[in-house]
Amino acid sequence: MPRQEKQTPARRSIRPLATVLPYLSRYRGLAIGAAVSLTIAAATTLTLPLAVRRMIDHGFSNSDSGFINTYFSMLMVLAVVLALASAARYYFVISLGERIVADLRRDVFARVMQLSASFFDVNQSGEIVSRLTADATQIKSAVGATASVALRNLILCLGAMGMMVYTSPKLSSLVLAAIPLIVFPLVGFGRSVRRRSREAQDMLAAASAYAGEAIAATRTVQAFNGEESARSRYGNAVEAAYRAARAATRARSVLTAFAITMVFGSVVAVLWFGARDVLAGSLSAGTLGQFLLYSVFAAGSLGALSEVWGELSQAAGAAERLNELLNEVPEIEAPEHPVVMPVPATGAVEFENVHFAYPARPDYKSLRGLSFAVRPGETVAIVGPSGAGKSTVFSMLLRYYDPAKGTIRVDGTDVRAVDPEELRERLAIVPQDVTIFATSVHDNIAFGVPDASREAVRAAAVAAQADEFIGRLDRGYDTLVGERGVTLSGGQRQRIAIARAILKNAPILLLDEATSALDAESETLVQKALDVLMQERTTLVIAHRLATVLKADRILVMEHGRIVEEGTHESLIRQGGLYAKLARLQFDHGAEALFVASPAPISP
Ligand SMILES: Nc1ncnc2c1ncn2[C@@H]1O[C@H](COP(=O)(O)OP(=O)(O)OP(=O)(O)O)[C@@H](O)[C@H]1O
Repeated sequence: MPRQEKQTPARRSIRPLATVLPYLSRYRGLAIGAAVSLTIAAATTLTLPLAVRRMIDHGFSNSDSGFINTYFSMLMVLAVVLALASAARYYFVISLGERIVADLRRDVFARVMQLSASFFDVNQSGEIVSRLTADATQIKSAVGATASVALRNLILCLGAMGMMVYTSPKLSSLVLAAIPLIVFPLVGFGRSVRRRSREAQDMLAAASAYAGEAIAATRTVQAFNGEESARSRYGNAVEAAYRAARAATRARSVLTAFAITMVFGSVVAVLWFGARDVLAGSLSAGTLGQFLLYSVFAAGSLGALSEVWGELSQAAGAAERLNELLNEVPEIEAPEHPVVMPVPATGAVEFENVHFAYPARPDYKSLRGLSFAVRPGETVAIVGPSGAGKSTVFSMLLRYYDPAKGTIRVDGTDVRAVDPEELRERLAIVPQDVTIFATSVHDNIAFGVPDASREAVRAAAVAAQADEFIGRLDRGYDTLVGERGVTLSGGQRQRIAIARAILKNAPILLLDEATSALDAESETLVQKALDVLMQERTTLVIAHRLATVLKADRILVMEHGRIVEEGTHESLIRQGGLYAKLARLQFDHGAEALFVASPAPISP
């Protein structure tokens, strides 16, 4: 996969999480709110041990109940401040996480929508969806909960250490000496967690990709009794994801056990020294108590930090996967200074010695020196054996790919010199495999022209012979058609696609005739709709029907990525070459009748 080749060899840090920084600066209010409430909560927590020392050293020895009352009132106030600051911290931090991830998801999706066909030739849609969902969720928990826990514990840890030094420099120096022993191994474990987490997310994405494919094709799966094999394939993928996640979790739990042992071990050792000082009378019991609490805070927060480090490492793995999508550069982009196409559009198309191999199959040339020109308003049929490169011609015209050699011109302008959006404005396509979205009939027809009026949509549907069946649907134009238009018949789907193209009203029409047999009535309706659509515009049609080739001004016969014959139906039949052979095999009985009448010899 191209994006994997681009990847630098395993960056080992939580640096990929830096992706969220620009988003963080976009929401300064929330970030500042989070930082302030975090600091207040941590500072309040840090005052508690001071209070405890005063209680131990003075409170109980002082019989004045007034002191106790003031003291406990103060403590109550502290508790309320702590509660409010914690609630505010939770609100700001979680909202920030949700906000950032919503933006991140939107940006990743927008980028994916811009990517070129070659990217989707090698990347599975389910895998990409998994990045948008599972990986983004992991970043959300990192930015939200985890980052707040990290910050809180960092502040607590630093504050507690400061107070430890203030309370007893001697005992603290012992503690500080132990810190490097703890931190360095932690970082090492963090790396391994991150690598394993990335593996787990990759596995999960692979499982999601397979689920997406199978769920979209349940009918085929059931028709071939493939439920069992689909189930076991998905089951295996999920198991693999589980094993990878377990490995990541194991690394994290080892990390946690190590951290807690080291941290508390050193605290216990230090306290042992402290206890001896209290016995010797060189340290008060309250001071040791205060030191004890601070070191528990410091140790607890260090322990929490180690856990958080594991989580952040995990989120870094997810961020890396999202970054790959964000940094993916579309292969087809508007040039820096796009040429403006001539207005009004005329609808001229020209291929000049075009050579092309699909990026997914670089060794196989799908087009080999293809040249032809279509005049404005002309109807040209393209025929040829399967795999000849007919659909590739459409892909090149829509500029899904760029040719390796040669030039493609629309209205006299090289398609590489113009903004793809402007180019695609001039083209309307009715593909063989119609795409219907899971929305209303109206929105499906208005897909290319979202602000079209209801009247305009209806007029397009009338012209596409679709108005009548739409009128019979439960809610007319507002009927929801189900995913991929499952509630419609093949002929109805096609007429919706034709209405969509009619509404777009582009000067060039690309029509890939359906090979699937429609019943005679649908066929006639679809044909009528197409006749309307083809009027007064340049039409390139990949033809599978005799009626279509008969109507064409010219027929181009393709084989192995180039034009091998050209002419009208009669002239090509007379030539008795590839077209005559194809026509015999491909077209309906009407054609045969015609061929029999034809004087040309037809090879069997
Ligand atoms: N996305 C792709 N990646 C790699 N190779 C492809 C891709 N699409 C098509 N090809 C290959 O390019 C060649 C031309 O394909 P194309 O779809 O243009 O043929 P076609 O003439 O439209 O065939 P059919 O009539 O069967 O639709 C074929 O050999 C095909 O295997």
